[in-house]
Amino acid sequence: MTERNRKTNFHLLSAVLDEEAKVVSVIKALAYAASFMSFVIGVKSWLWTHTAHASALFLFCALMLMNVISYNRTLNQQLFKTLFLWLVGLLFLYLIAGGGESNTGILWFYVFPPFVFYVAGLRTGSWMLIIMVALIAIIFRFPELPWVRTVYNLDFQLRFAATVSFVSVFAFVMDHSRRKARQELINMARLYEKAARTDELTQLPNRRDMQQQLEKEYFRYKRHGSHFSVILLDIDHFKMINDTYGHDAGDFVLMKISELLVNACRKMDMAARWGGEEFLIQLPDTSLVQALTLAERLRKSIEASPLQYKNQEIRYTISCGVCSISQAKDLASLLKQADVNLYQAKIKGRNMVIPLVVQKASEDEPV
Ligand SMILES: Nc1nc2c(ncn2[C@@H]2O[C@H](COP(=O)(O)OP(=O)(O)OP(=O)(O)O)[C@@H](O)[C@H]2O)c(=O)[nH]1
Repeated sequence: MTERNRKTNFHLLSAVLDEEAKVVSVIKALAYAASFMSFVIGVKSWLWTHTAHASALFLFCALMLMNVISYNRTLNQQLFKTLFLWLVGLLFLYLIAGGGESNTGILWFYVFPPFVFYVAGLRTGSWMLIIMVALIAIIFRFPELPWVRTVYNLDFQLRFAATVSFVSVFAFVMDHSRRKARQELINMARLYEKAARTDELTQLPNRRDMQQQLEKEYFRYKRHGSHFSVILLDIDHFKMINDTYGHDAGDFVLMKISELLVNACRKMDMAARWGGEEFLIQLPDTSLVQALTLAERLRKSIEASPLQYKNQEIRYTISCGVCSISQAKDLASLLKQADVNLYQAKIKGRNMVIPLVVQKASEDEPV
């Protein structure tokens, strides 16, 4: 994944994380509710001298609360969800095998299918459901097992199997649609977000995106003192290119120069379309001299490489205004100074980089 994509996906990622946090909050609320209910029913059973049943409910209540406490400490969402589901599954199996209050314990199992898909996802949820159904089938089939204390007649077993199958399929389809709709929403948001940050013609980041990136870089500079520089670059006499070769040729030049800028920059740099025929390059961890070296290299390379467009040769040049954050008091004055330098380059005859480098830095110097 490129630096650029990482930036674009940042907001979406946080949206997905928000959704995950919501699931965890729901599970937490359910864990508290289940603990409370099992505790209350446990107390009732205890008073009715059903001590074994009461102990099982108290144990479930304690394990549920321990899982929440452990999550609050470790913040391990996956472990929290998995343990929660298996605890709930074990409670249901216990209720089915023991019968629960007036043999109604089995009714709680209808909660399991929608819940397991919501929490664990469709694939893991399906596997957990299959395992649970297999264990219930064992309870139905072997009532003589030591921990099974309820016998369900065949008629009930068949009706239970049919209704649970129906609920499971329905829950699967519902959750599948929910997840699909959410994914489509994320894809759409990704598209819109990309469009809002990208220049349509050149596919470079647009001014808005660059502005945000500059603010981040400035924040980094303020916090860690990591210097950065910018190159404000403008195509000379671009109006003349449009007028001479046509607007499409002008667009072609803009696209080609964008490619050139992307190729000339390091991964950590960012070139954006700043305005019509103006581009801004942000160079993190780069001194003024290093930025001037790159600008000069770009200027020479463009001057020496005319473009071929529909059998016509288009020669063009650029002017650059360069500035480093160490020469400015803040971000606004950095951009202002780059603009002033670009203006100087224009009035001094174009096809040049300002500030002028008296003693040229080596072409091979890394930027
Ligand atoms: N083809 C094309 N032209 C554009 C686009 N955006 C802006 N322009 C043209 O760019 C030209 C800019 O002209 P000016 O601002 O006079 O600048 P210039 O001709 O480059 O002159 P200097 O900057 O002073 O060297 C205008 O004619 C705009 O119409 C675009 O997306 N495509």
